[in-house]
Amino acid sequence: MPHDWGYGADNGPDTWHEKFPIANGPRQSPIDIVTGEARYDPELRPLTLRYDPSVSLDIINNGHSVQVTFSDDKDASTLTGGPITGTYRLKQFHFHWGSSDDKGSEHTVDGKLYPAELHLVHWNTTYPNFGEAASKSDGLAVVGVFLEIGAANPQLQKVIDVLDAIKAKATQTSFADFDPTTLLPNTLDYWTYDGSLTTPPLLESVTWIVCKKSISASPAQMEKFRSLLFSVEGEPECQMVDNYRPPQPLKGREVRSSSK
Ligand SMILES: COc1ccc(C[C@H]2SC(=O)NC2=O)c(OC)c1
Ligand SMILES: [Zn+2]
Repeated sequence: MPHDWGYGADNGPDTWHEKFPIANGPRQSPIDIVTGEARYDPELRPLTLRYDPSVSLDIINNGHSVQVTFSDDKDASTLTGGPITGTYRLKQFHFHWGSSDDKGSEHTVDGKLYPAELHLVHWNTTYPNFGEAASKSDGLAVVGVFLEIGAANPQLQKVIDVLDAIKAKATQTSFADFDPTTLLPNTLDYWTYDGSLTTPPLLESVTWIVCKKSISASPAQMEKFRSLLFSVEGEPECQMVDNYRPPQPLKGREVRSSSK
């Protein structure tokens, strides 16, 4: 069995370049967002996220994160506006989190780490499907939302309530009628920059759209994410925590801001 990538000591982010040399490429993600260096761009449009709950399908523990997948054979759940041109379709959303509340996000803001980060993954419908889009420089757009410790989040609770059913790697359960709009902050000001997938194959095909406002999660809700496992049933249990890649070099890229 090949020595698959992960987040452990011997297969974690510092080893990924061995099988995926693009790990040291010019537009890798995540990054530290230095707010004072982000340029306000008045030409950036507001984000338009139109999600249809009827196309949510299932929720999966894929061994790296917990992921909710959507049927994407129609323009039912789309991202338009913002820094992108055309229409991008929602494929999936997932999370990254820490073993404690002082870390867990992939992007950082002026060096600040958040306890978790939500990623809503969309693909450019100029291309025939997600797989094709993922290899194009303008193929994907990922909306990132930080989670901060605060009041329990009733919308997040709908995801948390099914985690016991997908504790181990390669388990899934149906997850119908979920509206991801309910996981968005109430204002959609954002930073945007050109980047990559944050896991192998680390393809440099992502327009990143990182929301300035966060959503809340309670300490108990964070603990529920930490009850998931990287390991399959029957294997020694390995807690799914710290499934985040640290910030990568900016290499001259510009970060733009949608608001002053
Ligand atoms: C084409 O193959 C892949 C592989 C992995 C991811 C997920 C990565 S990318 C991100 O932002 N966070 C993650 O964990 C992906 O998502 C677009 C696409
Ligand atoms: Zn992600």
